[in-house]
Amino acid sequence: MSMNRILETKEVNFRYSGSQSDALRNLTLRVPEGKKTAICGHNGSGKSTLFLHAIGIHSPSSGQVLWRNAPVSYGRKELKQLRQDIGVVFQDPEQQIILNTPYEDVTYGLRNASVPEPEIQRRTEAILRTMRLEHLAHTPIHHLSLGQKKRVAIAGVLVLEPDLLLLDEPTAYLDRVSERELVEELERIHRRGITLVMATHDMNLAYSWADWILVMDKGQCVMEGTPGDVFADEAAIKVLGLERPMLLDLWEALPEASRQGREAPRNVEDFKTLLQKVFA
Ligand SMILES: Nc1ncnc2c1ncn2[C@@H]1O[C@H](COP(=O)(O)OP(=O)(O)OP(=O)(O)O)[C@@H](O)[C@H]1O
Repeated sequence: MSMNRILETKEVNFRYSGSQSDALRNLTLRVPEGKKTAICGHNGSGKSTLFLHAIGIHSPSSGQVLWRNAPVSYGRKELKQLRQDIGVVFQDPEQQIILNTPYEDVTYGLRNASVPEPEIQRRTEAILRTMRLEHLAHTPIHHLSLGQKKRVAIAGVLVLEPDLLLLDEPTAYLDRVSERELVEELERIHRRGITLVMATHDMNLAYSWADWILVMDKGQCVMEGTPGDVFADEAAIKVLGLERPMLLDLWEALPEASRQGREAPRNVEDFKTLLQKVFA
């Protein structure tokens, strides 16, 4: 895969103050521009810490973070720009939503960025439509479901039109329907040319959603590649204690002859089509 990297870390080390161990250890990784990247790894492998480095909330004790091939500068003006270029949606939407209603919350970032009032109104209405929140625009946040709150948090970040969107466990605790809706929304966002990165524990989702996978373990990036390549390394996946995508298990349960010359399907629809062909 051609690798125009939008974000990169080079041998980044970082330890939280008071902690006994490094949260990031010689972390070297690349995020390809224009793609959908899933970052997989256990609790505590450093995914959130990486996101905090991407927007300069933390800075490495050694090593470098690069944005569009240039080292991140930590001056006030540069950081403000960086945080417009990179949007982060944190795991807990409660932490991210500041104001009382979706409408007010989404306008907040635009006011901060000194966008003129008529444009604020136009952009807010547009993003609420995109995230299918218009009917809830003036509903108090505490009346919304978790899935709706997550969509508000994403809307608040998207409205600033970032080039790169980092999502920390966006589907955690969502039911299947909300998860599917969120994934569809991400698809639309991606088609607008935004590079997406999702940290997730859900290997089934990573396998079917991502076109590039990074696996983190103990503050390091230990695997990178296409979903097919990464999950083909069964031994490594097992050692890392990660789950194997169900579709891959099912695929391998098919008779050899029906797999020959075919690629393993990455989603249920493709799998159904394959089964219909095989058993026709
Ligand atoms: N504020 C903090 N102070 C001290 N240690 C921290 C802090 N935040 C995270 N850590 C530690 O840093 C390491 C990396 O944590 P991080 O939250 O980045 O992992 P993660 O992969 O995002 O985990 P999760 O999947 O649970 O979100 C862990 O060992 C964690 O205990």
